[in-house]
Amino acid sequence: MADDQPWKIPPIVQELAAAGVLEPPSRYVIGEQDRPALAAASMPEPIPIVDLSRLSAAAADGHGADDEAAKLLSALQNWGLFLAVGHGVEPGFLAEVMEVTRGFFKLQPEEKRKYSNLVNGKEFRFEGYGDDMVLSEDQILDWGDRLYLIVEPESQVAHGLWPAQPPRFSSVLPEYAARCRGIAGVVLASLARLLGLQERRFVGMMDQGLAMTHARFNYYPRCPQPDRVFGLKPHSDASVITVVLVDDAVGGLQVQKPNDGGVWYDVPIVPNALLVNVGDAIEIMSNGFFTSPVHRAVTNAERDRVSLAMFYTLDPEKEIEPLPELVDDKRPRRYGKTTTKQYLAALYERFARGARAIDTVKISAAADGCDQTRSNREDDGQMIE
Ligand SMILES: O=C(O)CCC(=O)C(=O)O
Ligand SMILES: [Fe+2]
Repeated sequence: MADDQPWKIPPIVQELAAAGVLEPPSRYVIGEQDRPALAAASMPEPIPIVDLSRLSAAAADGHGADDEAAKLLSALQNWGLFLAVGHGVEPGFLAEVMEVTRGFFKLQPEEKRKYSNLVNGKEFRFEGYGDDMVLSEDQILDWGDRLYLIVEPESQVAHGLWPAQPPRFSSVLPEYAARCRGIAGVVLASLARLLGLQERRFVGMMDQGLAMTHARFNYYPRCPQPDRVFGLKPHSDASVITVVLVDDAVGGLQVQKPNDGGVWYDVPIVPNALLVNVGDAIEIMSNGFFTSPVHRAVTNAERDRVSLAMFYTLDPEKEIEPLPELVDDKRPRRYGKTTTKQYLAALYERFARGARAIDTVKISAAADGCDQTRSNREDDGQMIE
């Protein structure tokens, strides 16, 4: 298929950068109005930091409304995300996760291509190494490569796409996923309490059917003109919740505050903290009580950068809709029904053209009560971002 549509096979950005291009090819260059300012706005208040050990201790005591839970609530209402400390993952292990991530992208191009997301060099699949799916010739490409893998459950793991190098990669990743799952569980239990729901309301869903953990290793090479490209286009994550390990030396993640006029703020690097954000599935299920934050990655001329996002999603066929406990006359239903599978199809298509998938399920005042304006595409996609 791609033989007569060569634009579907984008270059590996790391190889472009290594070839020393002086300016990004036109396929990467974004419109003037969307270009990232070289300096992001200064924060109206510091990005919230939440201590998860205090959050779990409060839960164990039955003090759901202690200070830390209040901080979590305000963090999620104001930003949709926070930096987690007291998460129990040892700094040495986080450093090892960073090391295997960098180690993979440092491999020779031929070695990395063994894990390509192009079957026979042309048919795109979600898992593997390469670029995001290219859906049209005029799609603006991101200045970054990624390795995308399903980590849990074991039945869904494509072992052939797991890199053999660095040698510790395939043992570090499942262990890290399990640790992040624990973090997601603590946060989701608190979220449920904050919403007046049973503590296991969300956590229970994460054990049902083919609920999955996906890992996305992002690599953003140096870019000669960082103000003309995105490392990763603005998006919100389709997941229930995402845990991100950001580069410990180079910044680049930026976020918008909900209802703040579209200003971009830099997320600071806090050593050994993990960034936790709610995803679109929580926005829908909470009936808009929590908003999934729009974020993006920008590049830089001096240093390359890595990050590792762990996405937690529900069974692909499970219906996602506002929980009945959170819908009443005062707060009518704000979102239609969808499933992870349907939602992802909408997301890929929208992400490619810089639009948001959440708009496909939002109920406008006029159309109250309607289900999702469905995207007609029914692909069984696996990429979440
Ligand atoms: O690179 C980053 O810091 C963010 C990555 C991200 O948002 C994603 O992979 O969905
Ligand atoms: Fe993201």
